[in-house]
Order: sequence, then structure tokens, then C-alpha cells
Amino acid sequence: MLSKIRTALIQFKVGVNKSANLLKASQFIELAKNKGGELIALPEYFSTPIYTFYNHAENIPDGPSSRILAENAKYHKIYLVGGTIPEEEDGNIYNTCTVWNPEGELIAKYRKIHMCDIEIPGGIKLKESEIVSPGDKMATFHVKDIKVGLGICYDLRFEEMAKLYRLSGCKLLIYPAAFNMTTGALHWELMQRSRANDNQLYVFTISPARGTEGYCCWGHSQVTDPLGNIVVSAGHGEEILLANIDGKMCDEVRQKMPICLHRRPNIYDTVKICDSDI
Ligand SMILES: O=C(O)CCC(=O)C(=O)O
Repeated sequence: MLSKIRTALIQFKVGVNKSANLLKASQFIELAKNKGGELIALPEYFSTPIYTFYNHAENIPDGPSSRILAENAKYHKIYLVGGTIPEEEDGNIYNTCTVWNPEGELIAKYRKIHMCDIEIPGGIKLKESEIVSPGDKMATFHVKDIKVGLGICYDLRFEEMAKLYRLSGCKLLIYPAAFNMTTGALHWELMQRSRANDNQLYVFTISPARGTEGYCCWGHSQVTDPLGNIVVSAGHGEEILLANIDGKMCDEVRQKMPICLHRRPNIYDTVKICDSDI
């Protein structure tokens, strides 16, 4: 039992009114708890309209979003991954994921490391670094004996980061995320399956539902297992995804295909890549 967790991922539509979003988050958390959720996760920018999140930046842990998360975690006695909050500190804004334990204590805080500055002509243009400052630390926490690593949205693209979490012992990676209609269709599912398969661990993504104010989110929150199989995935509307996580499945996959033991980092570090050595 120690290595099993009942998880619930909440995909909901975020509106313009912060208090209404916080109330809605609380209602969904209660529903997820009633469905047996022990570890419950919310989407990126769950409490703020995504296109004007910078007008709603707040302190962690003293701001209204943190307070609601702490209260819910304690009341329902759950581990709660609080999507992300626009965090204000010393005049900077960070895109920050917080994690709360069943006592309502903040046990992990992760500031998004990779800034999403992309431009796909005819598709999507984003320049996150104009507003958000990047974090410089990765963050983990434990639920029972399962170590969990945190990333946010664009971080999903960075295999090095997932590998570092894997090497530090993580069996689950959680990414609150709000992909768009262009790159969602292109890469969303593929990248989750890749990170899971490369690192032989579970991957969760939690998106806002489509219709979220000012930004057309891809939706399709997803749970992927250590073999790269999709366990369950959402459509683009409001939904709670339920999945059972079993740490022993990671152990088994890793035993049968011990790719981590077969890595040759000393060679990767020193090898010279030549066009031809003849
Ligand atoms: O990586 C992508 O395609 C989109 C990521 C994104 O929207 C973000 O990180 O804000």
C-alpha cells in the first residue's frame, strides 16, 4: 500500500474573477476527494485569468491562492499540487507551483525554470520572459514512499530536467501546463510519452479546460505510465481524471529494462563526435 497512491487531476475552466476561481477550485477539490483522491492536482494559473495573470501576482504563502490551497489540503487531509500561482517577490513575478501536505503545510515550491519564448508563424507567439522571471531550482516532495518532481508547461520539453529528476529517484513527474492549439496538437501527447518512457516513470499534466478566459488552451490533461502508455486522458472540457499510481510498476519496468544502469555518462562527457574517423 505504501507505494500506491490514488490520484485526481482537475481540469477546469478559469474565469476572470479570482474569488470565483478559488471557490470553483475548492468545489472541484471536494469532488476529487470524494472520489478517493489522496494526491490532487490543479492546472497552471488556476486562480487567475491566464492572459492577465501579471495583474494578479501575489505573495506565497500569504496570498489568497496559497491560503485557499492550505485550507483545502488540511480540511480534506490530502496532498495538493496547487497548479501555478503568479508569485510576486522583490518586484519580480514567477510562475510558481506549490505543494501542500495533509496538515496544510507548504512542502514544496517550484518556480518555472524555462521561459516559453516561441514563435510559430501562423500558429502561436509567446514571450513569457517579458513578464516572468525564471526560477533556478528544481523541487521534489514525497507522497508515501514515492518521490515526485515538479515542472511547469514548457519545462516538459526539456529532457535533461526529467532525467535529473529520474536520477534523483523520482517515480512521478507533475507538470501543471496550458499548451495552445498549435503546439498542443503537435507535441503534447508525444512529449509526455517520451519523458515517461525515457525515464521509466509516471508523468501527469494538468491543463485548464478550453474556454479559459483570453487564451485557447489545448486541455487534454493526461496520466502516462512508466512504459509510456496513456493511462487516462481528458477531453478539452471540465473533468476530473482519476488514476492509481503504483511505485512497484516503476521498479518492475526498471528491473526488466535497466536502461539507467546501462547509461555511459563517462563516454557522453568525453566523446568526440566526428564526421568520420577513417
Ligand atoms: O511548449 C509549448 O509548446 C507551450 C508552452 C507554454 O505555453 C508555456 O510554457 O507557457
